[in-house]
Amino acid sequence: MSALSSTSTPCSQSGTASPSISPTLSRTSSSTSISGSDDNASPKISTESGGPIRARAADFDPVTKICFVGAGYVGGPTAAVLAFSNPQIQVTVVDRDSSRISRWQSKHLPIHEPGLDDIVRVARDGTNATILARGSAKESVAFPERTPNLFFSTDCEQPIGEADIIFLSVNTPTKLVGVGAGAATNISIFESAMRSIAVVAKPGAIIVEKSTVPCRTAQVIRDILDIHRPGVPFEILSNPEFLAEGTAISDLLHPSRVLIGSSNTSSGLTAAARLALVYNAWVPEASILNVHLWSSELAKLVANAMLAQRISSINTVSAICEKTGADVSDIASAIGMDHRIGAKFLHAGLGFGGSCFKKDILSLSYLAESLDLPEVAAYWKSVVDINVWQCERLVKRVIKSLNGSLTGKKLAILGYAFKKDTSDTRESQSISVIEHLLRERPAEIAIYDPGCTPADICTELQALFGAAGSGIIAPEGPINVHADPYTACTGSSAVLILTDWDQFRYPPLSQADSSAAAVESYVHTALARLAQVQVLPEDWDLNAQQTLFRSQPQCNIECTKCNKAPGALKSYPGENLKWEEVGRGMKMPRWVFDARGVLDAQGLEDMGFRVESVGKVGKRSRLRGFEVC
Ligand SMILES: NC(=O)c1ccc[n+]([C@@H]2O[C@H](COP(=O)([O-])OP(=O)(O)OC[C@H]3O[C@@H](n4cnc5c(N)ncnc54)[C@H](O)[C@@H]3O)[C@@H](O)[C@H]2O)c1
Ligand SMILES: O=c1ccn([C@@H]2O[C@H](COP(=O)(O)OP(=O)(O)O[C@H]3O[C@H](CO)[C@@H](O)[C@H](O)[C@H]3O)[C@@H](O)[C@H]2O)c(=O)[nH]1
Repeated sequence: MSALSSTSTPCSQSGTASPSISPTLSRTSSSTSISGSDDNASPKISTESGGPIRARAADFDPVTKICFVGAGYVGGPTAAVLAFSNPQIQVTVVDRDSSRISRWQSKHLPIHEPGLDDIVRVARDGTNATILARGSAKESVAFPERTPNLFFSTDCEQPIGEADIIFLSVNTPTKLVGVGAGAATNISIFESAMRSIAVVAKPGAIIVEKSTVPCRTAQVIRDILDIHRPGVPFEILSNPEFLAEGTAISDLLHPSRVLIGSSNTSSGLTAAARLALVYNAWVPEASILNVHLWSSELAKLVANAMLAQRISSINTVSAICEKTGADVSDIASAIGMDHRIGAKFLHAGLGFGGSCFKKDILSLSYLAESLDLPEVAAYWKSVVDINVWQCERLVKRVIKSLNGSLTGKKLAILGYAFKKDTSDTRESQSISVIEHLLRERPAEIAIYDPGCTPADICTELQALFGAAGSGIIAPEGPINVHADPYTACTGSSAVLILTDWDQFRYPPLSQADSSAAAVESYVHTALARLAQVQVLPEDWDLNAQQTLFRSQPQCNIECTKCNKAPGALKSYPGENLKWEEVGRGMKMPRWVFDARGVLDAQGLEDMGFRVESVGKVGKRSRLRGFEVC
């Protein structure tokens, strides 16, 4: 189904007004068409228009069981944090992918996310009653025993059938064929999951859109429920997720906001308040925002579009900088200090990758087109076009610098994941760069990423670019994936930094400034809450963790992390790259292309490299006339 075929009414023209919720809920608007429940209930909840929800647990039936459908990058970590923070709620995550579920049940989780292991271990395996001494003060901190309340299963029926709240967290990719191909959201996976839910969900269950969906998808859910369970009361909420990969756990533990979209009927508001109470176990109520369903669905797309728009905007400026001698980092600092603009999401580079930005902007653009707003559609589409152009610009710069040809040359690529601190490679800009480079027929493209296993990278690239019967992976083809950065760079004419891993930085970040340290401190605070203290004991370390944590289940499927043979990474996260050592192995004139702004170019040039960075002119260009004096 196309994104809008069943949702063709413009959001702005919806029959339901914006949710100007009265504090006393005296208005139970009958105009909200998608409500399926009795609106005569008198929920004792207090809300403000478009504002935070204030609810008291005693006013509602307790939520005892929650089910997440979809154990991916969103479903898994979100369920884990929710279970961690609500030990009284049984949380089950179901997925039809049995290997993914097996990995969630094992010690090697299917996704790499800093801090995730600790949160999962506590909720999934439970903890031992433990007393730890606190520093030199001889105070002790007591952790009570905790029983498991997070479960993973391929049996979808029972957990869905018993749940008070069901989160739909399945994938919603871009449509590849038919009407809207390449732009509209393909909600068929979502629809199919919803049909399974409709058949078995218990009356009164709350169904929550966690996936990112087109505006008015809640109406699709209502239609499915009406077909499969006519007359049975269900409430539908929108609760989009704003976590970013690599920082998912800190984003979930300390969200900027939790958005809950509901009908403005009393049953809709009651459902919103029940969900708010689940979040309120760890999120302050002032950060939980209630809006109308359509606003919530649309706000998610707009949030991503606005963030991506900033990246494309600064990337257009980077091109101007490269031609004028201005420095894009200076521009970002100068404009970012204006509080109206803000400093975040102004890092010029290779452009945005990942499974969300492109998909969601295209979905927004398609929505505008469907609503006969071609100018709006073109505006948002241009954000994606600039992103493609930015990647091509980098490749052209590499080829030009290497005298117009890559034939016979080895290029080393540092970074394959779409951003640091994740093993996710979906829509990674590195893949686009590799595709362009392959056309130039270099002797070798050597790849290293600290978070992705060589085996996984090889499998993906062979599937993407290998023709049937001919390998593109060495020894048959030019691609060679390494588990060690130095062997990847040895003999190369150019090193391209395509992912912003801290490991590649020069000068290196201090341990305290690393992103891993920030996530660790959030997780420590969360673990401290288990013992109802503000901070963990000073000497909290692995030994202490071993007494608290229970042993983890072994991997019962083939696991590249257990198998340290070829295909496994040498070390993770790995120590900082020694650039002198990289330089010793490279061919003159030792080109380095910094596409993620992680290097002090001057420092590397002093070591004998030739550095080209996005949004800056290299030393050679500076000598050719960019310097005024
Ligand atoms: N990845 C992110 O950082 C992120 C952040 C915010 C929002 N989102 C949105 O969240 C949604 C999920 O994204 P993701 O990255 O977690 O996707 P994912 O592909 O990692 O996970 C989706 C999971 O759903 C499972 N699934 C599909 N149909 C199913 C069914 N009928 N029954 C049971 N399981 C089923 C799949 O097997 C898969 O494991 C998308 O809409 C995405 O746009 C993603
Ligand atoms: O200033 C910046 C910031 C990011 N990026 C790139 O943008 C991409 C996306 O980064 P980020 O937004 O940090 O990661 P995602 O996991 O894609 O998270 C985005 O997409 C999610 C899925 O919808 C949302 O939930 C998050 O709020 C939103 O930040 C990556 O390739 C980054 O390298 C830049 O080039 N410059």
